[in-house]
Amino acid sequence: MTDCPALVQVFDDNVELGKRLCSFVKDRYDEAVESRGKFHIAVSGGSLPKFLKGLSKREDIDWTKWWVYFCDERYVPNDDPDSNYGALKEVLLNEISIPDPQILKINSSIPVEEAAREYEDKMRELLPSMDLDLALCGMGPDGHTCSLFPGHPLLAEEAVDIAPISDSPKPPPQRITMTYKLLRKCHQVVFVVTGESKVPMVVSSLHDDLDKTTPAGRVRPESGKLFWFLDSKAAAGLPDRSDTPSAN
Ligand SMILES: O=C(O)[C@H](O)[C@@H](O)[C@H](O)[C@H](O)COP(=O)(O)O
Repeated sequence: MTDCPALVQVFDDNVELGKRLCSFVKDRYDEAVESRGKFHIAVSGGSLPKFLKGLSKREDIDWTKWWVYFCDERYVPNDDPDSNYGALKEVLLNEISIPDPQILKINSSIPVEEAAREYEDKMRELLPSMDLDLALCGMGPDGHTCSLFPGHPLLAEEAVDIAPISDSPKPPPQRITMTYKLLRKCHQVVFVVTGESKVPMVVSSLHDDLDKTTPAGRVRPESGKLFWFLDSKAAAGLPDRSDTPSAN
């Protein structure tokens, strides 16, 4: 057993977690703007977008410096109720003023394989080094993250940064996803994981060796930092982590 080199933060409830996540994102934005004048962030679907709602109230953010991508996206039109873009739009994007061309959406009018290739090409135009300042990931109760599912051949995908998937066990089956190749290049990755259904996979992700751990546990930025933000329910299987360094 090896410990995953992650900084783990445990919060009493989702409200506290959301507040801390929003100020964490703001700090990463400040750092990115100071070093390269822009902030490139990727966001997941599922329960994650709602934790970002608090950002809409901040008056100290210049939204024109934001570029937004999706860690994975369902292969559906952007106005479909299943769209991860749609979920983020509802809680955050509708309230703020990021220029639309700086939000990279999937093109679901072409076959999913082409949509993945087009997404990667467009992302490379916007961010040639493909090194995101921050990726916000979730984890399913089976340990998947993005659309990287346990036992799926995409776990070994090293040729592309964005891949198509047509047999996702979580509906809808067709999606595009960031691969480990891209996730490794991120400057910072934060997992946001809540609820008791995640306990066994949280333990495995943070403690099992790379060959035994979950798809989420295999996300290890090469020269960046890795954080896990948990609520107390998801963290219930972890040993006392009172010595855990804080996520600054
Ligand atoms: O499009 C998706 O379905 C997601 O991006 C997916 O990878 C999600 O992050 C996890 O399934 C966790 O979802 P929850 O946070 O809702 O458990």
